[in-house]
Amino acid sequence: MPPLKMRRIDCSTSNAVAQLKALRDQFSSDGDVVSARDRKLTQAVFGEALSPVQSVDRILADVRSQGLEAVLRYTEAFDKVKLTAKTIRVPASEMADAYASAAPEFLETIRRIRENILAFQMGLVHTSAILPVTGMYELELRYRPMRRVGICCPGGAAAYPSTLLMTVCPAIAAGVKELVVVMPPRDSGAYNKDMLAVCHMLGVKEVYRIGGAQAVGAMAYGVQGIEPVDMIVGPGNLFVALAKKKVFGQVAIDCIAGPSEVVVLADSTSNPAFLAADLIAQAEHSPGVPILVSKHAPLFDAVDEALEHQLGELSRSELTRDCLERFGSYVLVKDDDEMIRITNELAPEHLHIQTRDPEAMSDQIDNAGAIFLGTYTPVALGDYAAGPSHVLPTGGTSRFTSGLNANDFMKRTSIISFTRSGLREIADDVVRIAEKEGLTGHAASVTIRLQEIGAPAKPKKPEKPAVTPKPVLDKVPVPEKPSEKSRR
Ligand SMILES: NC(=O)c1ccc[n+]([C@@H]2O[C@H](COP(=O)([O-])OP(=O)(O)OC[C@H]3O[C@@H](n4cnc5c(N)ncnc54)[C@H](O)[C@@H]3O)[C@@H](O)[C@H]2O)c1
Ligand SMILES: N[C@H](CO)Cc1c[nH]c[nH+]1
Ligand SMILES: [Zn+2]
Repeated sequence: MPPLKMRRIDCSTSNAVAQLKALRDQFSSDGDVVSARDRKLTQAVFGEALSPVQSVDRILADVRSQGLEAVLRYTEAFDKVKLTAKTIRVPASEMADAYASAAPEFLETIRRIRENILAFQMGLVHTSAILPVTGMYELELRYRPMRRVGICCPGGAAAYPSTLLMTVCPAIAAGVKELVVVMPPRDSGAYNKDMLAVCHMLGVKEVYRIGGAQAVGAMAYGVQGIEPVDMIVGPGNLFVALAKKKVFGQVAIDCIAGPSEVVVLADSTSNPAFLAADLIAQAEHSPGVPILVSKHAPLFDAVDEALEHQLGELSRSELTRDCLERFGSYVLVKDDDEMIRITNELAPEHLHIQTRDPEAMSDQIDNAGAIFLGTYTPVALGDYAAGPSHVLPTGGTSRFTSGLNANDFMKRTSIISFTRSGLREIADDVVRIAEKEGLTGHAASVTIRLQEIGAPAKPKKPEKPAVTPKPVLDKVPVPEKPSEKSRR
């Protein structure tokens, strides 16, 4: 095998961002590009060559109109597993058994990580904001969690207990009561004992052995035996991502979390062996987009050498090499400003800054799902244990969206409450603007009350308000544990 040489892009001679985006967009959720395997599968299932968007539209329409029958049919077609209304749900006893037989040290690790994630996520949960104006009115912005949330956990290519932690814990921190997990019926999904043990530990009661667009449809529309959810979150392949996009509106969704991406920023002070390890770590998800940006050209040869050396020792060596060769790039920039511009334009899922002064550079980054600072913060710490969710926006969507967190599971309601004197104070303005809009019914709903309380229909504004409104922002105290949260 010839030694690995990752693609080199020189910003002074080419449009680096356009090239990098073209590489990344090969597996974007627009779904135009599809693998030979998927093309064959789609042809076999539908009897015609459908694009991923068309396949997902067809699957969702069938699930909506035919319910469970369509879910079972597509599960058999795509996952080659014949399930029934009885076997689609993982029994509680199977999860309890998986937990009982799991390695104690694995459970200990999961428990410790769960605490890290819960501590971070509970610390950031929004609390209600109250603006009382004494004797006049009270305004409140109240947060409540979604009641029922569906979580997609991938299981096609690998088993991800960490993804269960990174989706379920933020939902628990927000106070979500009903959690539904779907995983493909594979050894790396809903038949994986470690995954079931983690579900049991996290208190997830509803786990279904389904994946892909049919699982998203089942949770969005509801089918026999599966009640519809209010929100669907979690990562997945192209078919999961497209289905989530399509059911948005019927339910809420989180970000589109597709194949992994990392941009590493480095300079002459960076350690080539560490850089190679960081590129490999995300490339082994394969497919993925590993990119190294530097103004120090000699680094690229050194990293190529380190990649070759390290690849030999990996369990997924071939897949990882393939990913580095097909989608990986070194980008040569002229200075720090160019490095920052390129990063902001790419808006990567993960950004790892390993330059001399990572904090200063980080301040200038506006678009990234998660930023890892310095030599001793490999992305794997965030992937597994630090606390923020590893479900992060991919495909450049960190320009406008963010990684999953507890607040995504909360919705806001504004609460407005006026006293008589408050009504009297604001009435004039409301009546005037209502009349301007020609909505005299709106105006009358105010003046009718003024008549009842004996005030003039259009009171003259006092020169000074009787009470000077003094906004005071009261915070509801942060609850200590999610279970103790009082949700009125
Ligand atoms: N960003 C994140 O937080 C994060 C975390 C973990 C994984 N990931 C990524 O999520 C992805 C998970 O992919 P996966 O392979 O495990 O798949 P998956 O588990 O998301 O989906 C598998 C399902 O897709 C359906 N499917 C497969 N081929 C199909 C076809 N041709 N037509 C219609 N449906 C089809 C099948 O029903 C199958 O059960 C990977 O790219 C991984 O890198 C991202
Ligand atoms: N890097 C992935 C998100 O892009 C998350 C993950 C799961 N397991 C390991 N890593
Ligand atoms: Zn990862």
